[in-house]
Amino acid sequence: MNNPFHTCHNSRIAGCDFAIYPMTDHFVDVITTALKEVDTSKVWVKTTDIGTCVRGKITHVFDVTKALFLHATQTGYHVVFSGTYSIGCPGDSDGDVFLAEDDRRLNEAESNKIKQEVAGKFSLYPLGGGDYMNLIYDQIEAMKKQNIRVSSIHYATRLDGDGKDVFNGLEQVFVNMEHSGSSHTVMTTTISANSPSKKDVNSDD
Ligand SMILES: Cc1ncc(C[n+]2csc(CCO)c2C)c(N)n1
Repeated sequence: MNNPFHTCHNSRIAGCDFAIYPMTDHFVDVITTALKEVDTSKVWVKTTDIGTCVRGKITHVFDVTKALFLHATQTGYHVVFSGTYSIGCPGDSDGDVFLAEDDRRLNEAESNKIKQEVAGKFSLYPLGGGDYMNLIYDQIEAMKKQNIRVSSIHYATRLDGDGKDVFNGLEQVFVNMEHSGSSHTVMTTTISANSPSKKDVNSDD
């Protein structure tokens, strides 16, 4: 156990492939500043021209993605986060070594300072087989216990509320799926902040 090269993993590697889209001519600055200011040292990270992939423990994957988006929202620009979270994808190991990190979240204190209304949606895809619709319904019910507004839309569930609470809800769903024994879970989400549009562009309110 004293061998520094011995790693004991009792969690599975999770990941998120995402992009942040700032609706401004200054988009490069908004993205690069967020990536610079958020502490990503407990996750494997790779940024390309189309997005960023982070991998590691669930807690750090959510800590980092939440912090990056919330950081970008504080520019005041209309920014959108679009991401795919995945856990249990068979046969891929990039970033495994990051599972040895402890659970202390490096960006939680900064994220907690940010109050930002967001509108988003999520879709859950339990890929491990079995009773997938009930797994999804259970997690929509779990989401309703968070401090956010949850409503039905086609192919997804809409989420309105404070950004921290929305990300915490998504993380809770992901953890619940792990505890339910789902062997492979995928969750997609789109989250928007500072949009000049009305909530529902087809309604009169
Ligand atoms: C989180 C996140 N990572 C990467 C990109 C892709 N991207 C678009 S502009 C830019 C900066 C200049 O290269 C990069 C890396 C993104 N949109 N969001």
